[in-house]
Amino acid sequence: MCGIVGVYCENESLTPHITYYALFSLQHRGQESAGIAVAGNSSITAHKGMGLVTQVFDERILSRMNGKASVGHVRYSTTGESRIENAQPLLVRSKVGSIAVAHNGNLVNYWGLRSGLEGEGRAFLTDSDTEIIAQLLSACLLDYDTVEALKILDSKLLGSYALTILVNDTLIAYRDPLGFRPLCIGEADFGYVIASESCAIDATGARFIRDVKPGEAVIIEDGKLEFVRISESKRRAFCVFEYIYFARPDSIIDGKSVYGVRHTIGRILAKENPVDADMVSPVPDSGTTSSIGFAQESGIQYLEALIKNRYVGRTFIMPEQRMREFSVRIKMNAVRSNVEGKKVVLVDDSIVRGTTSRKIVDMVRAAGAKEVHFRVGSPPIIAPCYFGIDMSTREELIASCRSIEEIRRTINADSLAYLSLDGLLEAVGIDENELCLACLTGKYPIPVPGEKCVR
Ligand SMILES: O=P(O)(O)OC[C@H]1O[C@H](OP(=O)(O)OP(=O)(O)O)[C@H](O)[C@@H]1O
Ligand SMILES: NC(=O)CC[C@H](N)C(=O)O
Ligand SMILES: [Mg+2]
Repeated sequence: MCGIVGVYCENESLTPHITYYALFSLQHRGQESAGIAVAGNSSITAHKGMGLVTQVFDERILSRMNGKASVGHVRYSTTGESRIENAQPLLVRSKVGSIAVAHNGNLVNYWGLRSGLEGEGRAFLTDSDTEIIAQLLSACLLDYDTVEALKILDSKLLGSYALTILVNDTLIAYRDPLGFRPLCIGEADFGYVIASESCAIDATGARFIRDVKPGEAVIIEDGKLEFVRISESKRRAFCVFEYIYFARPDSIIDGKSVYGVRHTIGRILAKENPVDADMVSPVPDSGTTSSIGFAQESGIQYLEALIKNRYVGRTFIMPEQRMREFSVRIKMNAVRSNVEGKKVVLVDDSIVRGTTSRKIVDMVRAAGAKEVHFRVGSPPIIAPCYFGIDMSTREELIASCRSIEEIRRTINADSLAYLSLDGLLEAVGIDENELCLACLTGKYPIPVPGEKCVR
């Protein structure tokens, strides 16, 4: 799950700065690399680096980038290693000029497309699926106009792809026909901001206009904005894990407040799985909103059992298990004075590999809790994701082949309970045919080799 941005700004020296702030507010979507490409008078200038937005950019770098249109990216790798060659935006140059692509999502037909293009004599500089998109688009633009090229591109791609693209100084945004990943647009006196989440639009001072619809493109040329329908699909497949964990709670996605969904999740979780306890504590950060809902519904006192070091980012999206394990320990610490002698309920948004829950239950116990109960704001994650979350094998998922009782023993909790699928659907308030629930059900909205498909 990456964060993508597109900016059109009349004030050329402001463009990279606005892009920077939008990307900064999407840092939770990708921590591995960051990049910005700006379309100047005659060419595209790009700067990319490994690390967080603040580590990759400074005023000196931003002030050297000038132009009215830009795209930006923060990466959480899914296809292709976490290294600088795969950092985005990805640039290609051809007879049509320069193209820069920022992509959130994952192509399931990557290898097929790549070997086809290699057979035609094309060479690749990266092992990222995004380069396929950039190369295919560049080839289509040799023979077709922008809209036709997008239609042809779309017909070749299978998987999830929310995109912001520069074709010379034209800014394009496109959301795949099933709308797996979020994308929205805002307007300001300086121009337009397109971003994965509305929190990035807010951060730039722009006014939210609306979500980009699945199958729809936004094209901004010489300051004129146009919405164009590129493709149609009977169903949608918005990733439910965006509401559960990925998105920021202050974002509004497809008309639903992420905060509201998570708060309701907490309430339903408390109704479905009551527990006799002295306090309810969040597992920070993403468990916070549902734990508030849980505490309100159950009437149990809300008190923090754990404090998060504010300088540590997300552990789940780190590329290596060793880094994740190490980071949980430095990320959280128990508050002995709050938990000593108490029956504690810990509420988290999800258990995926079990890295977090395994460590913190012991942490809270070691700090003197009498009992530690674990409540999870999603059903068990049982199946891999092929659409932009880096959990691609069943072996790494703690719930793929264990019963809830086995997981309880593994994480050493006194009790463990998950939200039901019906409870989740009630909280999200979107018809299940409009969501991708594959990680919870093992049923995929588009064909994936070796997996069950429901359409
Ligand atoms: O079972 P696991 O494999 O540990 O994955 C699930 C955990 O990872 C996420 O937290 P993360 O630290 O990534 O981010 P957060 O600070 O937003 O909660 C999520 O909120 C859970 O706490
Ligand atoms: N998580 C994502 O959206 C990743 C985008 C792309 N597949 C990459 O690996 O760079
Ligand atoms: Mg967490």
